[in-house]
Amino acid sequence: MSFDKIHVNRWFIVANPTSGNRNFSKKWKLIQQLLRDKNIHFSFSITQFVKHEIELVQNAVKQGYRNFISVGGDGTLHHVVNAIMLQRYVKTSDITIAVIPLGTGNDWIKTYNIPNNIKKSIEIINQKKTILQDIGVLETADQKMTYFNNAAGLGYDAYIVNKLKKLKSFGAASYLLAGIYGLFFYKKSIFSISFDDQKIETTCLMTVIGLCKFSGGGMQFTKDVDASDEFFDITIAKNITFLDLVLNINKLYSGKIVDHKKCETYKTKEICVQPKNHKTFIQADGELIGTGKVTAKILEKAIKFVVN
Ligand SMILES: Nc1ncnc2c1ncn2[C@@H]1O[C@H](COP(=O)(O)OP(=O)(O)OP(=O)(O)O)[C@@H](O)[C@H]1O
Repeated sequence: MSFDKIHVNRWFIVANPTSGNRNFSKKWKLIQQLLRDKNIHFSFSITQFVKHEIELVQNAVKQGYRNFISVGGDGTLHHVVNAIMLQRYVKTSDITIAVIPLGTGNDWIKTYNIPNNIKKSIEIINQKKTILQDIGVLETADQKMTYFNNAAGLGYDAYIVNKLKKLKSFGAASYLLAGIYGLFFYKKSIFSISFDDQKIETTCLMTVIGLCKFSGGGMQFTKDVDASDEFFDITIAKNITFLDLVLNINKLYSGKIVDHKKCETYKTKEICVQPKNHKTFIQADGELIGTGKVTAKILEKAIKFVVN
């Protein structure tokens, strides 16, 4: 395969006009102006439909781009990451991704202290500090592969992601609203969970497979997170009740919920989770990817990200 010239110092921007719900054209003008002020060279495409990121990024890789900026929320970043991981032209660790946040939750940026602010995120891009981060790959029962850069989960969190679609106009509060809705209507399943030499069968509210620290709009479900340590941080929230969640709502945000007696945490490189009595939803980086059984494997230090 022959490439066009490699664009060493040029960024390819993928911007999602629907992220964050408001004022895209005003924000997009500001972004372009700030990038030019900083002498950051770029080309760009605006997404026209769901998952359009994949095609845009893969074409840009073929054209010789190695540096990408995701303008949007966690969903946009997730699809940019999937585009990189699914292409076979370049080693993924030779590719760099930066984020200018526009989304509702913007959970990935929180791990790296990237502020939810256009100007500051562009200053961070200009500093050019990068980290090689682990990426997870999920295989669902239909043999579909999905990559994730933040966190994946089965059960309650994925059920909430499904409800969120209708509530996003409430902004950051939409996560909490969807969570409260779920408390009333979500039915727990028995999960069979296998990793290393362990097999756990338990009633389970959710199983979280974490790379980074935050999900659900700033909540922390995983323990001792290091996104480059080559391990997943697994949390199995067992028979947690409505009352447990209400009484511990602050611990969902502080991360102390993992110390609850009904939560277990592990580090592993590969895990298989199979719901036993009904097919629960699976989410990856806040995007619904399927239902039922899932296997997750870690891909060590797979992509470079610009961090603070
Ligand atoms: N033009 C478009 N029209 C509709 N959906 C789009 C378009 N472009 C991209 N998308 C899809 O929008 C989805 C949501 O985007 P994203 O997650 O970035 O925004 P958000 O939901 O506001 O933010 P967050 O996930 O951080 O809360 C992604 O699945 C993406 O593929």
